[in-house]
Parts: sequence; structure tokens; C-alpha cells
Amino acid sequence: MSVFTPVPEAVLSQWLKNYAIGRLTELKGISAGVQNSNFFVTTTLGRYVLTLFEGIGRAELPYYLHLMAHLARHGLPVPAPIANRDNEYLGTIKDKPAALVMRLSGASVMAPDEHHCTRVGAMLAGLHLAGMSYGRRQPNPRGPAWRTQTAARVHAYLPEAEQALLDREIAFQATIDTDALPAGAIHADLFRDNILWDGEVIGGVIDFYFAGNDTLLFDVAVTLNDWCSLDDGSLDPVRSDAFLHAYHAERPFSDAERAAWPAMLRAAALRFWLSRAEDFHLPREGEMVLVKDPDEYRDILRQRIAWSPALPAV
Ligand SMILES: Nc1ncnc2c1ncn2[C@@H]1O[C@H](COP(=O)(O)OP(=O)(O)O)[C@@H](O)[C@H]1O
Ligand SMILES: N[C@@H](CCOP(=O)(O)O)C(=O)O
Repeated sequence: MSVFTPVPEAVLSQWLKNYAIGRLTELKGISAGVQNSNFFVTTTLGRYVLTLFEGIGRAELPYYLHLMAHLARHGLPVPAPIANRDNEYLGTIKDKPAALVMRLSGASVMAPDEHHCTRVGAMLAGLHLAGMSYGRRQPNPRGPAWRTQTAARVHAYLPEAEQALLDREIAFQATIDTDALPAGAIHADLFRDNILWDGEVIGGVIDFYFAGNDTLLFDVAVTLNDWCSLDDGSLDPVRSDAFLHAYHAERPFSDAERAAWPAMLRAAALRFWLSRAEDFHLPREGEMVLVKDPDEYRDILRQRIAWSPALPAV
């Protein structure tokens, strides 16, 4: 269940008067999703998704919405935000920032094979290439500074062995210099539930609300860790190869990226171990987030420390 703020039809009908998309014919809460209230909205002119942002500050939202508009303009299956009659993407419903985007077709595939991973690799490279001409800048909200601060917050709640793992990883990550790595706008949360499949084709890439500017390789690592891991956290070599080669074919990896890759896979695993551990041990009052299993990402981190695949060579 993730309609945290109900929206009555009468409220939405009134709100839609400031848009040029016709009259409301259907409003349905969406049960998936973990951080915002989402609704399918059908009008006499089309199908949309309404999001009420539950935890993200109003100041951060234009970066995400304009990034989605930019990527959609570049031909990628990203939901274009809908501007209202004041030419704004962002409005307010029930005192929450709210936005409408196009509804895209498809459904998530939670047990992907190598063919899915090939398409996801190519799609991620496409997002990075198109993102290079995006003019706005906003740091990755879950970047190195956040990781260090969050590690300090969750440390006391972890068993001793995990504290030692965390200390070692934070110390290791502090030695990594990412200055030579290509950077740009990254999705930063391209998990299986954020890609909609229309048959074998990607019909939608959604949920840009963790996006920001960071190294492109961090995004590659985040995506690979979710799409290509086995139950014990180790990597499926077939899916990993398919994903990495498809990405490399569109945006070839540099030597600096090849050198930084094992550390980046670990940084990406650490990021989700920390966010899940924080949601688990330190739930914020009044903030509604569905907690996912932190141990899954602790295990992925341990596996990446033990072994990482090489990036494809030129
Ligand atoms: N533009 C869209 N087109 C079609 N379905 C969407 C779209 N945006 C969201 N959804 C649906 O809503 C669900 C929750 O969206 P998501 O952005 O992941 O929520 P949250 O931000 O709360 O994690 C998705 O799993 C998907 O089914
Ligand atoms: N993908 C993250 C949590 C963010 O959830 P989303 O539904 O907004 O993608 C995780 O798995 O920890």
C-alpha cells in the first residue's frame, strides 16, 4: 500500500482545471512504490500518473522533473511531465508538492534473463549519453558525504561483525579518487521495479527521484548489482556480461573506469545497505517508507569485496 495521502476525485477534478488534458474520468491509487503517493489518472484526453511527494523537498523537484522532460525529448521511454496552464510542472495537492507525468505501458520483470540485461545495459548508456546535455546540476543525494554520515548514524545498531565490515568499507571508500571518471546526470536507482517492460521492449524507465550528478560508473554499478545478482549476492556471469557489453557498445568504458570498477561496485552496494539499514533501525517519524531487507545488500557488499568482474576491454 503506498497511497499515503488520499486524493478525493472532487479535489483532483478541480486541480485539473489548471491543465489542458481534459476532464477526469478515473482515479486509482497505485499500490506499488515505497516513498510517494501515486495514482493512475485517466482523463477524456489521456492516461497519466499523479505523484504526491511525501518526503522530497520542493526545491529538489525541478531537477528531477526537468531531467525527465529532457530525456523524453531525447527519445527515451521516460515519462514526460505535464505542464499546467501556468507552464509549471510542479503544483500542490493537500499541501504536498504534486506532479502529473505521462503514463507509460508495461510491467516490471523481477526475474530477468540475459536478454533483459542486454536491453537494460543499452538503455542505461542511452540515459547517460542524453543526460550529458542536461543543464541543471544537483549532487547525488546518496553520494559519498551521505554514505559517511549515514554509516555513523546506523553503526551502533549493527552487530559487531557488521560494524567491522562497515568501518573497513568506509575507510576503503575514502581512499578512492573519482575525479578522472566521466560524470553526469544519473538515475541512481535503476532497479528492476523501475523499468516497465512492454513485451521484450522497455516501455518505461520511471522513478527519477534519487537522480543527481555523479560518476556514470556508480550508476552502472547500482544497476548491475540489482539486475545481475544471485540469491547469495554473487553475480550471475551470464547476465553481468550481457549487461556490461551492451552498455560498453553504446558508451565505451575508459581506462580510469576499468581501474575504479571494483571500488564502485562496492560503493553502490554500500549505498543500499546503508539506506535500508537506516530505514530499518531509524524509521523517521511521520515519514512512510516501506523497509526493504538490509541483509541483501550487506551480502552483495561482501561478495563484491571477495570478487568483482572486469569491465569489457576496448
Ligand atoms: N509513468 C508511469 N507510467 C506507468 N506506471 C507508472 C509510472 N510511474 C509510476 N508507475 C507505477 O507506479 C508504481 C510506483 O511508482 P514509483 O515511482 O516506483 O513509486 P515510489 O516513488 O513511491 O517508489 C510503479 O511500480 C509503476 O507500477
Ligand atoms: N531501490 C531501493 C529503494 C527505492 O525504492 P523505489 O521503489 O523508489 O525504487 C532499494 O531497493 O533499496
